[in-house]
Amino acid sequence: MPGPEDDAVVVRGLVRSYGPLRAVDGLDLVARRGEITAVLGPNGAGKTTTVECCEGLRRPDAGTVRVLGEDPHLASPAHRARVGVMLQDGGLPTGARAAGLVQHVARMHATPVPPAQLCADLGIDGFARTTVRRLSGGQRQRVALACALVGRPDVLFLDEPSAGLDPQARQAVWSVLADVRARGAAVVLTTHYMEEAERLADVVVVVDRGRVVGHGSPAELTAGTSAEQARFTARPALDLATLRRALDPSVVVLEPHPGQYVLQGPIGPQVLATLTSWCVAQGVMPDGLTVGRRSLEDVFLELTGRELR
Ligand SMILES: Nc1ncnc2c1ncn2[C@@H]1O[C@H](COP(=O)(O)OP(=O)(O)OP(=O)(O)O)[C@@H](O)[C@H]1O
Repeated sequence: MPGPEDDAVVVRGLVRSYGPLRAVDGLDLVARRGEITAVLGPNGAGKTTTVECCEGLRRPDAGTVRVLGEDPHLASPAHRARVGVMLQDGGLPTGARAAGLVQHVARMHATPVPPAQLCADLGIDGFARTTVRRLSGGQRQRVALACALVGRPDVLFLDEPSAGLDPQARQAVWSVLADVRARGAAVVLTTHYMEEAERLADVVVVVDRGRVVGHGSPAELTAGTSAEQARFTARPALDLATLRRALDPSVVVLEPHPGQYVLQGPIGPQVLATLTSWCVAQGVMPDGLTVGRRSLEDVFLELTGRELR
């Protein structure tokens, strides 16, 4: 069982405003060693501000932040060397060459990961001698990640590490982060990719309007008695009243978007038999019929609402 000694990052009652805007409004978060903690939230929810307070880049207005037991704003250079940071915009010097930059950062640390190994793992070798200003966005992301990782940090903060990466690069990043977790580091990352959180995170923290609105492992967040659902697509505006009458009332039938149908509730073989018989009567094929739990994206939208920000 993890204990308090495993808590690498502890945030309590964090408040941070920009003028009249309370960007972070009483946020609590704990990230443990040997775990990946994913912070999810709509645009402007306060994720970056929270991570920047943890990195010591912003001072909280109220609340406490402890990283490896210290206030990151007052931390010593020795403490800072144990913390890896990857900022959202990379923040890399544009005149440096990709591999040279990773080697340069490595020289600042006592026991770095061999830069050549990191460059191979993250596919930097292909553009090793290109200057940062000539790299694509995804290539810069990988160099920024390598710089954050090369010092073998005990805590790693990554703001949208796989934004803009192609599928191959994303898989490589996930694999490297899984290795970092396996050696016992605490990883805190923000992401808009539900798949990334679902596949990689041990703990998901959903933030909205500067507060935590959901917390747990991906399995915990997507579980629950009403978790099962069947989905399919067919022509819009089918006669759902007859389907509802044929099904047990505990099954809710919805057409959330034209032609997209969802059944929520206890979905067993009998429900599927009733559904497919009804489809025969309607003369439609239930395209893409799937049965399963709610996805993390469903839970995210339930917790944070569907309106655009
Ligand atoms: N330097 C700043 N000055 C003024 N307002 C800011 C500043 N930085 C962030 N904000 C505002 O604070 C709120 C939270 O921003 P933050 O960047 O923390 O959100 P986020 O969850 O990381 O968003 P995104 O997913 O879009 O990156 C937003 O409304 C943003 O406009």
